Amino acid sequence: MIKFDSVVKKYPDGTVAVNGLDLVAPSGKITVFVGPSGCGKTTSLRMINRMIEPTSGTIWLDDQDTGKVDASTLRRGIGYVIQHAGLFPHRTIVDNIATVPLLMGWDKKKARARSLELMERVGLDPNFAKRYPAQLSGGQQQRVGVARALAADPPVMLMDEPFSAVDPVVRAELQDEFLRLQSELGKTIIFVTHDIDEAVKLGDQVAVLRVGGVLAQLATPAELLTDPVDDFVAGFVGRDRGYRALGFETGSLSPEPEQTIRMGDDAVAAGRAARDGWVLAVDDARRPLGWVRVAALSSGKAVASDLLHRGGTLAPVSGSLRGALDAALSSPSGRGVLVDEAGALVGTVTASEVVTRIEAQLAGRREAVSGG
Ligand SMILES: Nc1ncnc2c1ncn2[C@@H]1O[C@H](COP(=O)(O)OP(=O)(O)OP(=O)(O)O)[C@@H](O)[C@H]1O
Repeated sequence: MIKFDSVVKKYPDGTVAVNGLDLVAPSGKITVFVGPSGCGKTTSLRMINRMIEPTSGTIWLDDQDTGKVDASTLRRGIGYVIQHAGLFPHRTIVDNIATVPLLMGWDKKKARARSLELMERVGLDPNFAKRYPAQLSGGQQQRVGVARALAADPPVMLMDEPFSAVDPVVRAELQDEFLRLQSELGKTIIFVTHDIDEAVKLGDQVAVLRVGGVLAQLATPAELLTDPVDDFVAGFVGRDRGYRALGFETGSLSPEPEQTIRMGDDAVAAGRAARDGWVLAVDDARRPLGWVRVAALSSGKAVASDLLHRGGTLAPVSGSLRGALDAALSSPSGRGVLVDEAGALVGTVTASEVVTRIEAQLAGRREAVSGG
């Protein structure tokens, strides 16, 4: 657990970057600091490992007052990842990752073995081990940055805009990998971003700061989207928040079974399996390939890949209602395709079925609130 207790940071020129911050970041969870430029996110983060000293107040790491621990001892238990990864340009990837273990006196062989293990963990090709940072893409460098921070297996990780310098596709990949890694490692993480979408995707809890370093709201992502505490937070959380909150809403849908066809089937088979003029093609493992419009299949013609409409998104059956609604809205047949964990077809739902489910859940919640 990391606890901020009335923490203030006033820089020598009089700038108050953080003003009376009280906050608890629970162990094993991701706490995201988000807010507009200059609101004190980085200052707050760097006070935890004492790269910046608080002017007043206390930051606790479990039951230790961090102000009373030797700063380098403190930092050894805290991984630190920054934007652009901050790698040493003249050291190979394997040596970059081994930095902290070597500082801690591990022998070279053990430190390198640990580096290679971590490269695999963060999804880096082991062939990169002997390269230098400049020979890697931005996204790959960020993975090295994460691996380096994890090298000594610190219980706490501080991450300052670690994925901001890469394009949106790579960024989404890094976020997904990061969440997968965290589900295995369960570190106590403070993550700084100015991007509210990243905050609600990654955070177990999100702290919204306003300029002047004042905490505006500390909440779960779902609470933040559905119940912003004031106009500043509502504005910062942004538009479409009702819809985005559905990303945290799961609920049991009852998908309709769907008859399917295979590639190479003929127009007669397709016609028999079709509903409302559309039929879903699947592969041998029943993974959806795309929808076929039966009217486009002249008699005697077999189902081939050029006839597949691939626009519809697939939603995991145990996933969010937002995913299911998107699957229905994006499906050329109007029927959203739900799949199991292996990606195999479970059945389909329409948008109105998903909306009915959403309305029932929200009504149930309103009743519980007004009843209690
Ligand atoms: N060394 C310093 N001396 C004086 N003022 C500083 C110093 N470092 C930061 N500040 C000021 O403190 C405030 C908070 O800065 P900080 O870097 O913590 O904000 P931030 O929320 O991380 O911003 P950004 O999202 O732009 O990185 C800003 O007004 C900044 O100008």
